[in-house]
Amino acid sequence: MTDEPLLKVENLQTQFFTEEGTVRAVDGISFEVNEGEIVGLVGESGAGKSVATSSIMRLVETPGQIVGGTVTYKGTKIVDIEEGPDGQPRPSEEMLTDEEMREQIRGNEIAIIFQDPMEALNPVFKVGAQLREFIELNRDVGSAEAREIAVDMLREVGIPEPVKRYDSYPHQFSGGMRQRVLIAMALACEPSLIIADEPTTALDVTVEGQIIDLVHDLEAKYDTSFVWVTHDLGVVAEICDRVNVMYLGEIIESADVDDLFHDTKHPYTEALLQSIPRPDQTVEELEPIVGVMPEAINPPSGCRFHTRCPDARTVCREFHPTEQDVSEAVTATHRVACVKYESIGYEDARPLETEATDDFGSGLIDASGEDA
Ligand SMILES: Nc1ncnc2c1ncn2[C@@H]1O[C@H](COP(=O)(O)OP(=O)(O)OP(=O)(O)O)[C@@H](O)[C@H]1O
Ligand code: NI
Repeated sequence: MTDEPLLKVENLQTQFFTEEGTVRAVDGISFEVNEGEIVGLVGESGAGKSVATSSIMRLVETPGQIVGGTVTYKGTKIVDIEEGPDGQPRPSEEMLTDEEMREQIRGNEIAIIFQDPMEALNPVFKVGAQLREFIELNRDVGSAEAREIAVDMLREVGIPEPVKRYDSYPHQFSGGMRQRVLIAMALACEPSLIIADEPTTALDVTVEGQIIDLVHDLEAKYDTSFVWVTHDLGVVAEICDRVNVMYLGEIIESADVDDLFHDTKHPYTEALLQSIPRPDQTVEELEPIVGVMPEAINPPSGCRFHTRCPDARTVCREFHPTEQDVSEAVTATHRVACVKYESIGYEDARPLETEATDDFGSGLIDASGEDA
């Protein structure tokens, strides 16, 4: 083991070239996953979470394209985009080919679990047979042994009577059970990293809790690392070691889970926290986050959150903040991209009227413009 992270994402950029224009879905994100860690990727719908995970897996489809950045997994460059002589992005010589990605990485090194198990499970084949075939394809074992492993995996993820359930069809399983099957499939090749894209979002709270417990047990047993995608900070609190908060294609705050909750720096993270139930809050104190996230096709100038930020000042409309390390402890990093933490005159700037201040901000109208 080295002290290099298992997965290192640096300045990853993915865009969709549509008729309406270029969608900057992932716009220069960086984060790391260490061995045995569960790292969260949170943000509202459209923040770029799924595009980020499919970029890491190299599963972006046209009109989408990874246009910049590097993803290093166990020292290997699974994504490495450089600028070609024509100024266009192109894969570097070091980047794995599609075939290498398929044969060496996807499934057996990094597995992905999607929100909807029906997308990954074929409804016309029995669950056990699908699992067995997947194991046969990805591990060097014969059919009989693959069957045994499949039954073991079903038992491992808490499917009751796995020998009997082996012959069930996907529709004969509940949503939670199907999600367990997907976890079994992800684990079947003993990957070092599992990327889970909102795997519990469609489940009710009790089942979600059971799946989270299961993931905790499996993480401890197999020492598997996870990237856990969710819009739910409650789930993050339950499961993650570190968290990256995304807004409009960017990571705006990243910290250890305790620091994110108890030493929140970014107004967007704060707003997300206000919108979820917490034990120290009454229901009346809950505030849904104001406004909707703007389109990634034409993100707001300056800080992308300024149109909804209750703390926005004039300078936030002009200055695009980059991630600053604001951690006080030497052991942990806490990074935040907010104008408040840059020395460019936030203190002296005038407040901006935003969606978040509309109701009570009449005294704070910014005289220099109305298009905020
Ligand atoms: N095939 C596509 N063509 C054009 N734009 C796309 C495509 N796929 C995604 N996008 C855009 O990329 C941005 C990020 O989408 P993404 O699916 O990553 O969001 P998300 O954070 O995963 O949201 P959710 O929580 O709803 O899953 C959005 O603006 C979306 O409209
Ligand atoms: Ni998504």
